[in-house]
Amino acid sequence: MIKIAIPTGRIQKEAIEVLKRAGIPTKNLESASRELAIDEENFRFFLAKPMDVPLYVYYGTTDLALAGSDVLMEVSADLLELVDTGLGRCRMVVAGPRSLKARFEGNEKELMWLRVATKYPNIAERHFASKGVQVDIIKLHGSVELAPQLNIADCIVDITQTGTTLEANDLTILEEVCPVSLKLVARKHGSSSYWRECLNITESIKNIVGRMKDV
Ligand SMILES: Nc1ncnc2c1ncn2[C@@H]1O[C@H](COP(=O)(O)OP(=O)(O)OP(=O)(O)O)[C@@H](O)[C@H]1O
Ligand SMILES: O=P(O)(O)OC[C@H]1O[C@H](OP(=O)(O)OP(=O)(O)O)[C@H](O)[C@@H]1O
Repeated sequence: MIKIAIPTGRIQKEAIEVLKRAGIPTKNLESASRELAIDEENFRFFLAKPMDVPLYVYYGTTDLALAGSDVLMEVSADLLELVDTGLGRCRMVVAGPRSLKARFEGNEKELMWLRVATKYPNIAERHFASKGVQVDIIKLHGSVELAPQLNIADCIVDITQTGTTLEANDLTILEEVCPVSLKLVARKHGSSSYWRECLNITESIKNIVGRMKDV
């Protein structure tokens, strides 16, 4: 039996669609209401919080998973990235009020010390450390765009896709951190039959991802 973890939330539908188009049976998964472990043929699917998905794979509870690259970077789990589906595409950015723009565009050392609100403390820490900017990280669980308005942070590190949330909260992009997309990952150790199954699934997904822009 192959076990696959799928993130809940906004990326869940696309993740299930990838599996379906790759020929993996997803009928039970699609009709599930509150079940979190779902069996179909020789597959067992787990629906998990996006940030927890890599851990299930790392600890060997699941063989494969679809996970956002934001989450993979944040938890730094030691996993194999098999396919970049190119779906769930968005960007990790530093954003803040327009008044900060000039300081970001000028000499970064001038920034010296920033309060940064984010759901991604590790990504934020690494990003600013690589630039030699000192930061205090304020870990939030969502609605991160509120933090500068409430003056608990100078700027944020968060995902943006359409830019609507930033604009609605009077924030602008100050710096790009990295692109984000949905990836197929596997744990590093397994039997040869495990690898055969993983490779079959990897090939099937690779074959369909280029044609999935219409999901
Ligand atoms: N605006 C966005 N556009 C595209 N993809 C996004 C966007 N926001 C998040 N994602 C992707 O979807 C994944 C899940 O996002 P979501 O916001 O549902 O997670 P979450 O807030 O941790 O979940 P929950 O809302 O269940 O607490 C993210 O890890 C990211 O890869
Ligand atoms: O650029 P946009 O298309 O507006 O998308 C960006 C928003 O989407 C995500 O939030 P989500 O809706 O997942 O809520 P959250 O703030 O609770 O994480 C992200 O954290 C941004 O807030």
